[in-house]
Amino acid sequence: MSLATLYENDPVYQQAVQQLKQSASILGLPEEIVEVLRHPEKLVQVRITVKRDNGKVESFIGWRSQHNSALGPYKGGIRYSENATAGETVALSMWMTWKNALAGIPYGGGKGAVRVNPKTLSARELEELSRKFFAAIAKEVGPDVDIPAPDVYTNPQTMAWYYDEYSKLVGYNAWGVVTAKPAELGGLAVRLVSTGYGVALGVREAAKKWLGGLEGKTVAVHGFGNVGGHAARYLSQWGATVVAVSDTSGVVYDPKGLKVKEVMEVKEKTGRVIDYKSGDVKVFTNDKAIFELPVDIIVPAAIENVITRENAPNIKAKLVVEGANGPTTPEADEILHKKDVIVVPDVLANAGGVVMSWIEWSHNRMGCWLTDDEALARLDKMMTQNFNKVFDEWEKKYRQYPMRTAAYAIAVDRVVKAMKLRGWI
Ligand SMILES: NC(=O)C1=CN([C@@H]2O[C@H](COP(=O)(O)OP(=O)(O)OC[C@H]3O[C@@H](n4cnc5c(N)ncnc54)[C@H](OP(=O)(O)O)[C@@H]3O)[C@@H](O)[C@H]2O)C=CC1
Ligand SMILES: O=C(O)CCC(=O)C(=O)O
Repeated sequence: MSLATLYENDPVYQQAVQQLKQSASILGLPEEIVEVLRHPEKLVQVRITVKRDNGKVESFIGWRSQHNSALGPYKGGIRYSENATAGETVALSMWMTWKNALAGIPYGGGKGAVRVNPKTLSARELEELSRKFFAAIAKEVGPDVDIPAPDVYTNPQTMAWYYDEYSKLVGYNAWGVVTAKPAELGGLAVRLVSTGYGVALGVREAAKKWLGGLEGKTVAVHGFGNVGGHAARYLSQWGATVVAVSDTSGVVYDPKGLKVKEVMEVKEKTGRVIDYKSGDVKVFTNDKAIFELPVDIIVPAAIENVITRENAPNIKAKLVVEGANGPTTPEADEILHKKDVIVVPDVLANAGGVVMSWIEWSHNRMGCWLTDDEALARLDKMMTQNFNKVFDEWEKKYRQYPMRTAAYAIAVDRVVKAMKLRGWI
């Protein structure tokens, strides 16, 4: 059986390949190069066991996909999700290749996943699962080889377990093997807010260009975790009116604006945004209802494939800024483009996390530190410059296509050039 049968039929993988092929045909990339780029350089599948608190043994499947290393070591998060598949993991690793190339940081693309609903595990079981998964992929990762970080349902505590497990195996403190570690273990505290901060910067820049600024613009945020929560908080601090947020429990919507800090406190306490109560707040139990609300800006910040050909025609927002990876299908991208809805693509908009990871990793290797404010200022500068570079390229050459095409044009070109220089193609 070929390795590719593990991922080729997966819809998220097919979405990533379709995006690659569309850009390749516009860029005139030969078919044989697309054939190389559509596969990961390496895909590892592991099965690990966890002894549950009730004494039973349960096994879990997981993957690390290493898509491309032409520009540097593989880099990208690890997610825990009951819907994780090999195909989704490969797609996410391919998107990391484009994201890192576009951000101009010295990394290739990687991603990992364990198929598990972490909400069903105790803290002890979660620690055992995390340590065993990292031990199982330990030979494939390393500070100069492949550097994981958090993604959906993983966090700095997970990174601390990975870091400790790997350090024990290699016999030294291997700070550079993962990023987004707790500050006490060589992490940068601001990494936690950086993806959301970067997404908010993307919204700020896009609102300047297309909506006459952020002040008073209404925003709906799908997903209220690390990315969505911090993006909503910064946006409301910077003058936007966040009117709706969602999580797996549903949507809370107040046309006059939500008190984002209070929603965060409620979420922290009960785990559900729908427990937030205030004057005119409405609740929808279907989280997808958020996409059809009358708002200026939508920030999808949960999972893939949520803006589709079914709901794209009903979107009323003028701007979609992708906090999540792969939230918009290629068909929806096309529909939104025809409706003049601007979609700021994931590979540009949510790069704040990995850029801060690069700052953390560089610190780990050099033994020097920027302050949190200096690190955020650096991130602001890089994200703003990258936004403007993609915007200029789009305006100059690709305005008849969605903005994603311009981002891919820059990123794919950088990867292909590096592969040529190295003599790979
Ligand atoms: N963390 C990072 O640094 C980066 C993350 N990303 C991407 O951003 C997205 C969100 O990641 P992150 O914020 O870290 O993850 P979190 O686990 O912190 O939060 C995920 C959020 O999405 C909600 N959610 C999960 N599954 C579903 C579903 N099936 N339908 C609707 N909502 C769902 C969760 O709801 P609930 O709270 O109820 O469980 C939660 O609010 C992902 O696409 C990730 O790949 C991109 C760049 C970097
Ligand atoms: O910080 C990182 O290394 C990667 C973050 C990530 O997984 C992503 O950007 O999707």
